[in-house]
Amino acid sequence: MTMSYEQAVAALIEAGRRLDARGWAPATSGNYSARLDDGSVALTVSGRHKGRLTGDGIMRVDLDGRPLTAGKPSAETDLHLALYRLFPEAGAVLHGHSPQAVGLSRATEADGITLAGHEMLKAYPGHTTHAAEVRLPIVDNSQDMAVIEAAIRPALLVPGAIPAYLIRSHGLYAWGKDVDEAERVLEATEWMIAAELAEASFRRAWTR
Ligand SMILES: CSCCC(=O)C(=O)COP(=O)(O)O
Ligand SMILES: [Zn+2]
Repeated sequence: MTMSYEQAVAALIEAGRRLDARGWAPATSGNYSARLDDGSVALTVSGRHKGRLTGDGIMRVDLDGRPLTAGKPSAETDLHLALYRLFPEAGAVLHGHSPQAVGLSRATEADGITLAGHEMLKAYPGHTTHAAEVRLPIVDNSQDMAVIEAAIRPALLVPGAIPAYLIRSHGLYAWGKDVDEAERVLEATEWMIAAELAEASFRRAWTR
């Protein structure tokens, strides 16, 4: 699904306000993009506070990451573009830095966590039951986006993989056919991470 540049600017600014209000994009963290009708990509400008975006905080790049309008593209542009190349149906990519997602990623050295039995699994496109489990892949952080992209690619191509992954000590990526679906995937994943944390806390308290 694609949209006009004007529609994308409005959608990404509004999503940025909502994600900031949840505490998921503090201190200029996070970056958001949407695929446009002309084949280019609307993308947040690097270094801006993503909860206080205005029109000049969004720019256009081509699918090779070359700027088509003024601004410095996100430091993570290549991670967004890699997802658009891998998934032609992807229309938007949202990246947040929630403390819960980052804390989870630092509490394990595993290459992912299993989310099972949650009714919230039905927020993922194509999922219709709680009686299932999905894998949230976790990849080590790097300042070289090509290293992250190469490391996470195999997990993203597993049949039935959810449209989300976590960068350790960094944050969560989520995507969907449009901004609304990408935000639903990010919100549902963040909610299940918080639910797993709450469950662990209750189990620890009740075993004393
Ligand atoms: C203080 S956040 C460090 C950079 C980052 O991880 C991020 O998500 C925002 O980078 P951008 O270049 O897109 O502003
Ligand atoms: Zn980031």
